[in-house]
Amino acid sequence: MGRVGRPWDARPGNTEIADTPRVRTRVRTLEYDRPVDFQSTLFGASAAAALGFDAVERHELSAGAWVDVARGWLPEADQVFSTMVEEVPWRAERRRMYDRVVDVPRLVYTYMIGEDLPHPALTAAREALSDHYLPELGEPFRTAGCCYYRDGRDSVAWHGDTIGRGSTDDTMVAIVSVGDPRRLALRPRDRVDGSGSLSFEMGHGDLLVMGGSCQRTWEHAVPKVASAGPRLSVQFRPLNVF
Ligand SMILES: O=C(O)CCC(=O)C(=O)O
Ligand SMILES: [Fe+2]
Repeated sequence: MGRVGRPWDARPGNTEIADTPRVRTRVRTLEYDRPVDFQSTLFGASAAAALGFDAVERHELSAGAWVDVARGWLPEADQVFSTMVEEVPWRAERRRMYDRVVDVPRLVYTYMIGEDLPHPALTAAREALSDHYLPELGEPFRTAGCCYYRDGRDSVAWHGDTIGRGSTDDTMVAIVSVGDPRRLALRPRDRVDGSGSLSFEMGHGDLLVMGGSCQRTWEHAVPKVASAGPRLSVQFRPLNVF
């Protein structure tokens, strides 16, 4: 995403993006023409979050994959949402699929190493995640990929974050979510019948960390839904994991 290609958007069978003719975009344009109807009051006050890890629930998946979930984890989630909407240099991208070029159904931007994050709560979140997971991960979280799902038509198709070390090594991708709740769906790669799938609703201020072998043994997606307001996610990743 951002400066790094996200090839699953153009992978055959990714029907998530087959029906997205509604946004006029150019590659790497900053323009998009869908109205944003965010009202912070819609989301209510976030829980008294303090970047703590006492309430984290670990869900062991198969094949050495796991998911940690903490609800209402991010402080100042309302402000993070509005600051990100306004200040992230969002990009609408397009991908080739067969003989067509299609819109990537979300806006994206990746903060690389050395780039300031748009809100101090996100900087604090990255530091808290790096400290907490250091014994297990062995390195800090370095980059911050951002996604903007403008409504229920925006989505991410099934994929693992397997560009770089995620295809060979255990690693972690920590996702913070603000705005309307959306479902993060997960399915094991080794079952062709789709059994074993599960999903977690990611609400305003929630944290979800995919760890262990999750990127190479499982896939994840944010499916389209009939109706949803805007939702933003920040994916913190270590060096050379995309
Ligand atoms: O928005 C999310 O929660 C997931 C995004 C994602 O999987 C990705 O960008 O690789
Ligand atoms: Fe991903």
